[in-house]
Amino acid sequence: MDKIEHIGIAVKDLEASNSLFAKLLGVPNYKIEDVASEGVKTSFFQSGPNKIELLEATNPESPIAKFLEKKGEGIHHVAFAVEDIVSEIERLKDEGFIVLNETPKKGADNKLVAFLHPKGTNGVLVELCQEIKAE
Ligand SMILES: CC[C@H](C(=O)O)C(=O)SCCNC(=O)CCNC(=O)[C@H](O)C(C)(C)COP(=O)(O)OP(=O)(O)OC[C@H]1O[C@@H](n2cnc3c(N)ncnc32)[C@H](O)[C@@H]1OP(=O)(O)O
Ligand SMILES: [Co+2]
Repeated sequence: MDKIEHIGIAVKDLEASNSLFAKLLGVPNYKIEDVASEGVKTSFFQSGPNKIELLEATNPESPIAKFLEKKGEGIHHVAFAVEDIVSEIERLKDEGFIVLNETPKKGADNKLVAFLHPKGTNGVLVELCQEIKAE
């Protein structure tokens, strides 16, 4: 795990939260991106070397919709940057972590991603992110 790549925050109203976090961080978001496969609309802010990812549900089955229903708005996941997500998944499986998708999937912000179940990480949903490098 190289560094924290982003903190994911579940929000009800992305537009309202975009202006709130722009005030908080003193910078506007640098992108808004829909990830239909996850049922989310994301908005990214660069904060020094780290990023904040705001997530709004785009359908009721979305993990974000379930999270908001159960826990309300707040920190949803911590994402770590990894060099090689396939070998990192293997390493973490060997260490006994619960990998939710053993095949990396396309995430937002030009990444391949995988998730670890929170019940194996002291209640924190962990995301692994590998930058998709241009050919
Ligand atoms: C990929 C695009 C973007 C990116 O950065 O590139 C994203 O980050 S997308 C983020 C949204 N996608 C995901 O979160 C995918 C991974 N998540 C899942 O597969 C599910 O949300 C899962 C398995 C974590 C929970 O789903 P489940 O259907 O089991 O929901 P429950 O409400 O029944 O939860 C079971 C249990 O887990 C606790 N829980 C759920 N979500 C979280 C969370 N974010 N952080 C901590 N704990 C969580 C929930 O409270 C339940 O615990 P219990 O003690 O049984 O009440
Ligand atoms: Co994320």
